[in-house]
Parts: sequence; structure tokens; C-alpha cells
Amino acid sequence: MRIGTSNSTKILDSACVNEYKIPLIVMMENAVLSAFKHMDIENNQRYVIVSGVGNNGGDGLGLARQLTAHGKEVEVFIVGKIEKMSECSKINYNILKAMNIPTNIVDEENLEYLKCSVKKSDIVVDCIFGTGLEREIKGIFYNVIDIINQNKNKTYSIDVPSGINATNGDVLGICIDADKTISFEFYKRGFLKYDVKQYIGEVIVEHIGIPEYILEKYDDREYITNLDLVKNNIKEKNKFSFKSDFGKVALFAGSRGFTGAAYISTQSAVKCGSGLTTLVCEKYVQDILSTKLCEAMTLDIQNKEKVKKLISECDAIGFGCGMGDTEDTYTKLKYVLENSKCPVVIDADGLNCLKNKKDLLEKHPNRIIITPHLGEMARLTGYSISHIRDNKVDVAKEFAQKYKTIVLLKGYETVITDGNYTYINPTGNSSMANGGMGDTLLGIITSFAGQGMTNLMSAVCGAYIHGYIGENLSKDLYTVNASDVIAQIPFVMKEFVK
Ligand SMILES: NC(=O)C1=CN([C@@H]2O[C@H](COP(=O)(O)OP(=O)(O)OC[C@H]3O[C@@H](n4cnc5c(N)ncnc54)[C@H](O)[C@@H]3O)[C@@H](O)[C@H]2O)[C@@H](O)CC1
Ligand SMILES: [K+]
Repeated sequence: MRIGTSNSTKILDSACVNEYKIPLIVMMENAVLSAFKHMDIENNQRYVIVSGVGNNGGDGLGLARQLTAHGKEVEVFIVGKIEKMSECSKINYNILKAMNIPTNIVDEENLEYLKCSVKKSDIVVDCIFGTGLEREIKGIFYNVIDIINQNKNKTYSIDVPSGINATNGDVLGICIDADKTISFEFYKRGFLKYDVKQYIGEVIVEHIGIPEYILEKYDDREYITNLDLVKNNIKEKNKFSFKSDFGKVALFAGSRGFTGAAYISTQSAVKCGSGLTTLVCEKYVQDILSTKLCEAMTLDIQNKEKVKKLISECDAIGFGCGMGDTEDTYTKLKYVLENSKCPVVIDADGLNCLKNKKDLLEKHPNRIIITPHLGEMARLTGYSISHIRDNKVDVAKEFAQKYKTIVLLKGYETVITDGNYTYINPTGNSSMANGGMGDTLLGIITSFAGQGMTNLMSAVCGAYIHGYIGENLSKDLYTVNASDVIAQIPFVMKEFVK
């Protein structure tokens, strides 16, 4: 699914109209028919359409005609100046008049009437503002939205709940509280903002007849990951495959009190299908884990020669889980980067130790994947957590571009980007919010990178599968732990392999 802003919608509109000669009224009618499918006409009879005077309003007027044609009781309210009505809205407005479908122009005097109609309706269809909202909502517009919110049974918003800035998710004074939002072509970027989740309800993204190659040409290279993309990246284990085909990986992890992190990240890589997996750790961690990790190898990190040989031959390395935020961790990371050529996935203390030494990332462009949570990203960038949360796509992209790394910024709707292409992960939930989950993710991503997936796809698919497993398990489990996820990895890989 594509993500887009108000500007992307404008650019697409004008390309369709000017370059591909699709009249806007054709796209509007397609939008109307796509939205109509989601009006739940089997279960509802009374509809109130509230339209503004832009094209979002035009969608509403078209819907009023379609609902009437299907035998529904429809009342139309228009808010705004008729003389300012957009060209396509005017066409739909004139059709309604010619068909004797009554329309009410909202003013201070008939607000009470609007309120009664909203109360009596099964569904209010909100078509006041879409992607064209550009300033604070005041006056009659404010009152109309307030009346709808206070008196509705259900509200379905067309394209964007009126009041939300589609680009950044800011609420401009007041906002429709939608039960469902039927959006066109793009999942609006503003919907990613955590604070707007309460307004958008269920979001459906519908096509309005624009061919795929046009969308591809004009999209912003921002997507919500879908299952097909993940399936296309999972390699089949055919009968001629060897363990060398599935990658040699090393995990640098663990310290006193944090042996679990070492176990979890290593075992995740094993279960994810890596051909050969080695945990590189301090001797005391090795002594605890060498019998527990029976499918992986372990190596004492002080054994310099063996470590050097191993990392020079590795297909991917995971670094940082439970290692401690120390100078020593930084020295080890520097050594690993300087003595290997493969992708390196860095998490936790591997990131914390970089906070004032990001030049190390700059020295190794195009081979590092970092997987920070909001706190780690705040330490790395110097931005506040709230700034990062509200601007997560931009912050992740900026960092990825600057340091030429893949950034996987964890949280609700994890962002994964190489600075050019960006994916939002739709899987996972709060049942997974507990210790060890990040270590699991690092193991999965390292394993994928070692199996030959691109760095970007390793992070995208890793995040998807990790969240998918957790979400499925949470149907039966109150808390999903790392070991629960690890056990499920091979089953889900089998389910996903094409
Ligand atoms: N390619 C697409 O995605 C298509 C989009 N269509 C619809 O067109 C919409 C965009 O249409 P428009 O660009 O005309 O924009 P809108 O219909 O969202 O709003 C623009 C109108 O609202 C006014 N306005 C903006 N902020 C205001 C405020 N705070 N208070 C009072 N008035 C305010 C503007 O002056 C203008 O009259 C989309 O959201 C979608 O519903 C479809 O009809 C056709 C194809
Ligand atoms: K709307």
C-alpha cells in the first residue's frame, strides 16, 4: 500500500489530467463508486452527506446520487460558499438539482436542523475537507464538525477525516471522529501520527482507476509493507541447497547479567534458517550458553585470531544485544567493522556506544543496518523522543541518508528506510512489549542478510515476520515472549515461502 501526502495527491491529479488526459470528473466518479462499496448499504437506510465546496465535497455529492439511486434516504448539507465550489463539485451539484435531490446550504439558522438530521441518520458521510485542508478550522465549519461528533450514530469520512492535515497529521482546531475512513490511492502520511489514530477509525485505501505505472512514477516511495513483498523475498530450501547457501552469520552479544540477549539473538538466527551461526562473546557467557545453544557454535571473543578469521568470512554479523554501553563495546564494534566486509546489524548497546562517535557509521557506508527504539534514536540524533515520535519517517530518512545506513526505527508502526525507499511495518502489537523482543528481531534480520536478502529487505521482512508471529500468538497468549516467537519462526517461514 502506498503512502502519500496532500502534495502527492495534487501531483497525481495534475499528471492524470494533463499528461494522461483523464478528466478529473472521471476520477471523482471512480472515487465515488469505490467509496460507495463501503457504505454498508445492506444494514443502513438513512444517510446524511455533509459536503464542503472543494473536490472532497464533490465526492460527497456524487455519493448522495449513488445512495439515492440505491433506494436510500439521503439528506445533503453543503457547508461553504456555493460560488466558490470547485468545477467537478458543481457538476455533481447540478446533477442533484436536476434530479430533484434536495440540498441544504448550512448557515447559523439551520444548524439545529442539521443536528436533528444527524441524530436521525444511521450514517453521516463526512466530505467537508480532504487533502485540500490548509488552515485552522473556524466558524460555521467548526460548528458543523462539532455537531456531527456530538450527535452521530456513525461517521464515515471520505479520503481524510475533516480536520486532519493529511501530510503531517496535525489536527487543525477540530476534527471529525470517524468510525471508518475511505481514502483514495494513498494511505495518508498524516495517519501515521500516533495522536490521530483515535480519529481515523478503520482505514480502507481504495483505487480510483489510476494505472499502476502512473502511480509508480509519481509515488513518494513510501509504502506499508504487504505480505506479498515478504513472500517474494523468502528463499526456498530446494533439495540441492547446502548449508553454505543459507549464510554464515556471527552474533556479538551478551555480558554478565545479559546472557539471555546473547541466547535469544543467536537462537533467532538459527531458527530463521542460517546455515552456520556463531555466538561471539566473553568466556563467562560462552560457558553458560555453549550447552544451551546446541545448534549454534560459540567463540570466546578474546580469541583474536579466530574472531578475525570468522568475521572476514561471515555473510552477516549482528552486534550489540546485551553487551553493555561501554568503551569496550565501541572498541569491539570498531574492530568488527574494520575487519569484515559483510552487512552488520547493530542494536542496543552497539548503538548506545555510538552516541558521540557516529563517524564510525560514516566510515562504513551502505553496509550497516541500525535498529534503534525511540530512546536509542534520541541518543543518536539529539532529538527529543516526542519529536521523533511525531516525525518518525522524516527523522529515520534523514539519518539513513546522512550516514548511508538502513534505519529500522522501532515502535508502533516501525519505520524502515534506506533514505530513498521507506516501509512502514503493519504487524505486531503491545503483547510483544517486553525484554528480549529486540534481540529476536536482530537475530532474524542478521539471518536474512546472511541468506542474501538486500539489507533493506532483510529489515523490512524481519520486522514483518517478527510482528506477524507476535500478533498471531497474542490471540491465545496474554504476553508474548521472545522464546514464544523464536519457536514459531520456522513455521511462519514455511508458510511464507513461495
Ligand atoms: N486523485 C485523487 O486522489 C482524487 C481526489 N479527489 C478528492 O478531492 C479531494 C481534494 O480536493 P480539493 O483539493 O478540492 O480539496 P478539499 O476538497 O479537501 O478542500 C478544499 C476546499 O476547502 C477550503 N478550505 C481549506 N481549508 C479550509 C478551512 N480551514 N476552512 C474553510 N475552508 C477551507 C479551500 O478553500 C477549498 O475550497 C481529495 O481529498 C479527494 O476527496 C477526487 O474527487 C478525485 C481524485
Ligand atoms: K473528509
